[in-house]
Amino acid sequence: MSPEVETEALTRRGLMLVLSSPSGAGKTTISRALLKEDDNLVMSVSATTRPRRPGEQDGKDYFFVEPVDFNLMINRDELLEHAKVFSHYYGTPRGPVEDALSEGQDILFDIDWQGTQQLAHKARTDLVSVFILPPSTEALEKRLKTRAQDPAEVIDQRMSKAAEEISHWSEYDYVVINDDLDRCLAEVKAILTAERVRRTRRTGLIQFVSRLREGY
Ligand SMILES: Nc1nc2c(ncn2[C@@H]2O[C@H](COP(=O)(O)OP(=O)(O)O)[C@@H](O)[C@H]2O)c(=O)[nH]1
Ligand SMILES: Nc1ncnc2c1ncn2[C@@H]1O[C@H](COP(=O)(O)OP(=O)(O)O)[C@@H](O)[C@H]1O
Repeated sequence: MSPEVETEALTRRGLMLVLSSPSGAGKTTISRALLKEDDNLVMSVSATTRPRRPGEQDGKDYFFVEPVDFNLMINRDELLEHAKVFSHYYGTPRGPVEDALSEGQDILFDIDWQGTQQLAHKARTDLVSVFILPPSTEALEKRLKTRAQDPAEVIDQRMSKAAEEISHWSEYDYVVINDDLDRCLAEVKAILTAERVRRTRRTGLIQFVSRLREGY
């Protein structure tokens, strides 16, 4: 950073970057790559009642909870949004999101269309939503099978739900096709870069510009 740019000019409110897609289109892969390369981005870790997959860590991939505890979280208003997906419950803990946004940190969500609608309702100006499409139905099925983390009947259930999830594509701010992973990642990074300099998020600009103008 140039020493001449006052840090005040750079202060801004964080944004909520939402990735949605049919299961298997690549949200987790894209999220992991983004988080690895970007120090100002943190993941929103959801609570879920679905069973843990091999390799998943409690508190890192999800907070795996019993249905009774999930209900308690709802009743205590601890979830910013929640939804039933594939017969399990999923929800976003409120505290970490509110802290991140007020600290100017961006937060990444891997949530479905129902959750995205709820966030749009509650905090439209903080939200940047991206829908990820697979290049084809065959590619989607192949990816779900090669991921090899769900039993065959669960894969069938996810494929049969794909059309329903895809039907919400036009509710999103951006749509990216995950054919070539590097190109797809570059597009998501470009969205994030542009959204970070959106005028309405840049809380430090008013004072910065008025000081600039005093100098003329
Ligand atoms: N509304 C909502 N959806 C979620 C949340 N966490 C995960 N999901 C969605 O639930 C669906 C199933 O997620 P998951 O069981 O991890 O399966 P995967 O997408 O196939 O890896 C996906 O569409 C996720 O985006 C959440 O906190 N809220
Ligand atoms: N562009 C891509 N080309 C080929 N395989 C991909 C691509 N993106 C993701 N995959 C693979 O597809 C599978 C599903 O991806 P994942 O990120 O788990 O999807 P989601 O989180 O949307 O369910 C994984 O095995 C992943 O490695």
